[in-house]
Amino acid sequence: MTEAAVAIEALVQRRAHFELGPVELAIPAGYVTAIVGPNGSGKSSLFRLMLGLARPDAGRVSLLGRRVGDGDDTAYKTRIGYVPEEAIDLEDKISGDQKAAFVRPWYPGWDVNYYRELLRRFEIDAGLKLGKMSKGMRRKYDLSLAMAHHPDLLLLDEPSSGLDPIAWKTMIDVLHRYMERGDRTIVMASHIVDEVRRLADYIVFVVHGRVLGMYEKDALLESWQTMYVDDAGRSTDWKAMPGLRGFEAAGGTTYRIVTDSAHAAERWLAEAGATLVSKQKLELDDILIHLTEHARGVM
Ligand SMILES: Nc1ncnc2c1ncn2[C@@H]1O[C@H](COP(=O)(O)OP(=O)(O)OP(=O)(O)O)[C@@H](O)[C@H]1O
Repeated sequence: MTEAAVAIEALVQRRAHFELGPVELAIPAGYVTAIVGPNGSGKSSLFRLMLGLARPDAGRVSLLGRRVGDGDDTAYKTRIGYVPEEAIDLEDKISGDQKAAFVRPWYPGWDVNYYRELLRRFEIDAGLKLGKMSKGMRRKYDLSLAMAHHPDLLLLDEPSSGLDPIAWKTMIDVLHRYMERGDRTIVMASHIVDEVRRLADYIVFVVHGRVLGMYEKDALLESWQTMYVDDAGRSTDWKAMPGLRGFEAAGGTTYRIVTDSAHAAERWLAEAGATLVSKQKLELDDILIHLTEHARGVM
């Protein structure tokens, strides 16, 4: 894995009814990493801690090689674009263009042509007051603003929340193009499986404030499979099968099995003398449901 765009070490945040961490995470530069997990699992909290918008009780975060909260934040903040989960109400009375004029001096890389191009693609009139924009319009405006200085690192907290299907496709295209250069990084929280499938290279799975794993998406999709197997009544010890995640009788001497280690499972079946009747990859949402249920069971 290449250099970490986001490095998190022993990060802890304690609240009255919720504890995040300890989190250890190295998010690679040059890729899209999706942070997924159930409602209230701590994704937005993690984003706020990453950006120094909330203080941790313990631990450290570094963005683009610079420690967050270490005095001079401008060195990395000018290289970052952030879209928070909720728009900021305090800005409701100013127009999109007024906000752009306000933030523009902070960013040496500000590109007014690209800003206008994004607004045009998203069909946003930035002369409108931010408070008068619909939720989806505001989201598209916020995304355009966050990208207008060509950031090296884009942090997106549920970027497609409120977008209609056409705007959603535009967003996917805009983000794909952003990644084309090869050295940029996106970290995004998302509940939209299709978005994760289309954009993410890595998936970080968060449940109850804990990072339960970081997975390479293609490997994840390759290794989780449903298999129909027939052991011809041999009383096979299925519990010994590598990566067993689900098991049920499927009639006669046939069983339906879910494994998260397909290759090892196939080898094991051959050694056990069982016949692999058919196999099918799981959809990403089914994998995430399995992981969530498993996590709830062990926590
Ligand atoms: N300002 C706050 N003060 C105290 N607790 C908070 C605060 N913000 C969030 N929490 C709590 O922290 C936990 C995690 O919330 P967070 O918003 O990080 O989850 P999330 O994974 O982003 O959820 P969702 O998918 O619903 O957006 C929740 O239990 C929430 O109640």
